[in-house]
Amino acid sequence: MSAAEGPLVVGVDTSTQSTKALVVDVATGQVVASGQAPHTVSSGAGRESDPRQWWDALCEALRQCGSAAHEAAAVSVGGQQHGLVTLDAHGEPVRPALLWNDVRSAPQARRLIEELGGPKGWAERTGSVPAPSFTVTKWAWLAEHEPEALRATAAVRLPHDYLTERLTGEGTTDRGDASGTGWWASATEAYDEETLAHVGLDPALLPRMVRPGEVAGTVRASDELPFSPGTLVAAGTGDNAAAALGLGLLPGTPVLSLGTSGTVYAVSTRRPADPTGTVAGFADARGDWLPLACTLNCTLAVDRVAALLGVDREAVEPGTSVTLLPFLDGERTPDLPHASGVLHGLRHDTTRGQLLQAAYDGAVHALLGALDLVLDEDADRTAPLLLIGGGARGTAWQETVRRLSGRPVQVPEARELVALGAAAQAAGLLTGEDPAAVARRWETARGPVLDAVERDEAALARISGVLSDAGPLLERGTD
Ligand SMILES: Nc1ncnc2c1ncn2[C@@H]1O[C@H](COP(=O)(O)OP(=O)(O)O)[C@@H](O)[C@H]1O
Ligand SMILES: O=C(CO)[C@@H](O)[C@H](O)COP(=O)(O)O
Repeated sequence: MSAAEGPLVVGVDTSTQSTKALVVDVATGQVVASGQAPHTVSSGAGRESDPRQWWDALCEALRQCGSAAHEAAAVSVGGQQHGLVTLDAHGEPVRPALLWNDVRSAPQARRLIEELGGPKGWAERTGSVPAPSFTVTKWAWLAEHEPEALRATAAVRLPHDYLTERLTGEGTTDRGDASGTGWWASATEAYDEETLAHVGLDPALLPRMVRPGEVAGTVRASDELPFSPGTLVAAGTGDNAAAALGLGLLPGTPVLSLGTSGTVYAVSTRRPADPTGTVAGFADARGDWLPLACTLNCTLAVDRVAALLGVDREAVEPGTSVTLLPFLDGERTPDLPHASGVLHGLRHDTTRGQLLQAAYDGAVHALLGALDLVLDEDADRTAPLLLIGGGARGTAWQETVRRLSGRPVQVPEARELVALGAAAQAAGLLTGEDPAAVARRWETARGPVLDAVERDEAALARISGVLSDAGPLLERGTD
């Protein structure tokens, strides 16, 4: 037996690059065991992963947790948002999942916006103007490019739905993740039948919606899993909504997450509807809202620049006059799905460290540009930015965010906030508590606050200038 005080729960984060599992003591929030296993994502034109890999990674991560996982009384899964998982009549993937950062559905996104009410109509109905990340655009892409895959599809799931269903045997989802599909109406909190009919998706293929605080099911018997049959399974949610739970976020506190995606968000009690499309009007996992902006190029893009330069990711040097727009994967914020990276201002005396700093600056500039837009009028605009995700561990990321935001930055000591949020959701099932209150009781946001420094207005203006001058270059692809 573990030395835990309370019952144990398992929280899972199945994000783009890996699946992580934490075994957490409900009484104290102590992480008593953890595991992690990687996924592969296709390169080239699209971004795809085999969902069966996520399951194998989950089983491996749980194995690494050892005996503690056997004692868990409840489990919950937080997962990368938007991915289109198509299953056949036997529950097997028809094809690899199309991921959130696959921009091939940009033409379908544009068409759907025009055909179904324009940006304002979409924002009012669903809370968001669908970017190519949104599941509905991927379904439309599949209909056009692989109609045979569509015909073979008997169930449509999001990544967290897929794993939850493999745990329970039942197709379920939640409002947080459903709000990133484009076929969930935030105005009515129900599947949007007009959109579904328009894209030829039978609502019977979609999972049942589990309400906040409800049980999704119980773990079915499986030799692969450490859980006892009957272990409770919570609704789960998208990874950003899970991290909001994991931080015990109160309305108005801004979060900057630096992972494969960069995201900036806050919880709000008001339903967002931004017709410019910069802010996605997601639901959170509790009953509030999660206005959020997302970039496609964050830690991987900066790490790629460091690798090209042959330097460590921390080897930045100040004084750069170079501008690097690190749009290696196309971009979502700003909405430039066909863009590639752009470098401007190179001189004989530019150093590798300055070039690397320019990549950090470009990535952070894109995120901070959306910060004011995700905050509603009640937000405290001087409160520290909570910095999370793998990149938050890096000094160069921390310093770049401080310099370009001019705000204090708080770096929680807890590392896996998505998995902790899922654990808090599972704990809430057992204790009847609000999961965000569970996380606050666990003090998951505790960590050093780095003081504000003067905002580097010159760098922000230089990057904005290059972004605007490079307009036509960024609109077109590299072919
Ligand atoms: N010490 C560190 N300093 C800077 N970046 C880091 C550090 N450790 C991990 N990372 C970055 O974190 C990223 C993974 O972050 P994570 O939030 O786990 O990703 P995801 O949830 O998208 O799978 C990697 O791409 C890596 O660049
Ligand atoms: O598309 C979004 C949010 O809208 C991304 O934030 C994905 O949810 C992937 O997250 P990570 O794997 O980068 O955590």
